Amino acid sequence: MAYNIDRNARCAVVGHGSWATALVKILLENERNVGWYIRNRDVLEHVRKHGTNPRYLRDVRFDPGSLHLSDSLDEVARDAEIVVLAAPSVYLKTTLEPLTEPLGDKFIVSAIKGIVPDDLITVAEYVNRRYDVPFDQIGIVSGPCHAEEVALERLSYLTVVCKTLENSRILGDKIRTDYINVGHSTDIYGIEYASVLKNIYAIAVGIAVGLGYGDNFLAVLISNGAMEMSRFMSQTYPSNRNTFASAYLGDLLVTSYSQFSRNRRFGLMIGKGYSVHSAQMEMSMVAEGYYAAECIMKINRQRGVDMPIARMVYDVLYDGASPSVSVGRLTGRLL
Ligand SMILES: NC(=O)C1=CN([C@@H]2O[C@H](COP(=O)(O)OP(=O)(O)OC[C@H]3O[C@@H](n4cnc5c(N)ncnc54)[C@H](OP(=O)(O)O)[C@@H]3O)[C@@H](O)[C@H]2O)C=CC1
Ligand SMILES: O=C(CO)COP(=O)(O)O
Repeated sequence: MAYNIDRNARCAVVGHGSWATALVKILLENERNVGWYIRNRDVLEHVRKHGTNPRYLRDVRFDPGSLHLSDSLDEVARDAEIVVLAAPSVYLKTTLEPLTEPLGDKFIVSAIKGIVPDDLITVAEYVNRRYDVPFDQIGIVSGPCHAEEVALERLSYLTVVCKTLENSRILGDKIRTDYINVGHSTDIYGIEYASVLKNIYAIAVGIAVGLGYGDNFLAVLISNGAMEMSRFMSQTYPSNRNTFASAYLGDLLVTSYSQFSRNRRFGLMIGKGYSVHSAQMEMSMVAEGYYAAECIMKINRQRGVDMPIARMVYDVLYDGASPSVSVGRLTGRLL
């Protein structure tokens, strides 16, 4: 029997980075109470006492009375029917490690834009395989949306992806606000991969900016990134999708151009001559594209899609290739 989300289902968020914090803020616009799993005791106590996350989006204020805060993942999961995962993909497994509560009767939403390393599968696939959650109980929240702009309540568009549009609409109602517009899709595979690939292309853009390339070249690089993304999806999972929609192209654009993009910032440092290690040390947040570059190269070994931009990023980040030589070589492959 198909799973239908209850309109009154209680929501909980797992993670306490910038996106988790933004999602708690969004959910609280519609929900009386939201569960929030915060692994870090100091952060948890600070949110409880002061109503702000001391590390991320510090200006966002919460009423602690409307939060069910806990450092017990089991407690938070037990109390919710919808569990939103918002930790970086590289920490997903360690974040979920303490969980003993079964997830099979819950609706799990991934707000994560990355591949699960080692397993080389998407978060939806991981949740399905590891926690026996059927795909009709898994959703995705994606779209061109930086947490910092949510904090400022600047108009943003999110896309909710579920196997059925009915569930997507109910979930969408929980995150629609004056400043969040919600679209719907059933393309779980395509939107998960678009969210992963755009991070790699934004690193490529950052590298090019760091090397001194100008806007004319960036436009060419980004349009080739969009084509590479489309090619990957149509060759691996053909579907009648519109990759011009904001969850695909829009997210690529915002991540490539925004001052808030961590992936672009990371690439910029690499282009300016920082080593990978020093660029990571400079970042106080996670650039998912760094991990995605390796995962996608491994995944693509079997699939054989022509991906010169992702290859360039991989060679620079993992193989010690020179950014200027690698981008120079790439210029001959762009259209
Ligand atoms: N930021 C954004 O605008 C958006 C982000 N996303 C996606 O959301 C996901 C989460 O990213 P985001 O919130 O931005 O991440 P941030 O970089 O803001 O936060 C990183 C989080 O990872 C935690 N962390 C660090 N080290 C570990 C560890 N060893 N084990 C477990 N957790 C650890 C940090 O905890 P601590 O502070 O205690 O170290 C912190 O909570 C990503 O997939 C991202 O692509 C999606 C849309 C928008
Ligand atoms: O996914 C995002 C915006 O939609 C966030 O991108 P960054 O991780 O590069 O900041």
